[in-house]
Amino acid sequence: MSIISATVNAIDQNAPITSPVGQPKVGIIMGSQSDWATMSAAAQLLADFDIAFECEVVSAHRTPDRLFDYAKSAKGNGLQVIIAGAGGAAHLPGMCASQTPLPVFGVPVKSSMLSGWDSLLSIVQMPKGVAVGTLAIGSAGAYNAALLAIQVLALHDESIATKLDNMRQAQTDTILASPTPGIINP
Ligand SMILES: Nc1c(C(=O)O)ncn1[C@@H]1O[C@H](COP(=O)(O)O)[C@@H](O)[C@H]1O
Repeated sequence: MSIISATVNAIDQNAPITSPVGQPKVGIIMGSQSDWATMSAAAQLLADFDIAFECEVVSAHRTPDRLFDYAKSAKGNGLQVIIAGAGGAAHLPGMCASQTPLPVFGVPVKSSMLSGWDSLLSIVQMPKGVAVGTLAIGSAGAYNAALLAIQVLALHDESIATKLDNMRQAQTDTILASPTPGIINP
């Protein structure tokens, strides 16, 4: 399949990640350009799975109208899952979830002052009735958010399901083939 530069609007243009051509299925939003170093892990995994995605900088605090427009139109625009990353007072995932029926996975970006605890706690503790699936702090969380998005899409797409099975099997095989650290086998 041919690939194009990802629709990475106003993010670090020096580190573009390619997205497959086609209707974006996953929307990656983040509170600031500074979050790209973390959120690029999600974009890269989706690209590796040949799943079209889009990226935008959207902030509940700094660009509230853009957030509302984005979240309200996301489903109609063909997105199936939203991944939202933010740091500090990370209200973005929750506010996004309040404006869309799509599943929203929140990624706490590691903050400089509180190491991401603030991000984590402000994403995870949603009031009953509006759900955000909260991931781990940092790049591993962004990667796993994309993995969850892929698992959602795989429910209705056999080719994605097969790639997911293969990826997990390869992961397992790699671990099983690795020597146990600290033990010298006779
Ligand atoms: N938490 C939020 C929101 C929001 O939740 O709407 N908007 C920006 N931010 C966060 O502010 C941090 C610092 O941003 P800057 O680096 O631009 O100062 C970023 O991690 C961003 O996600």
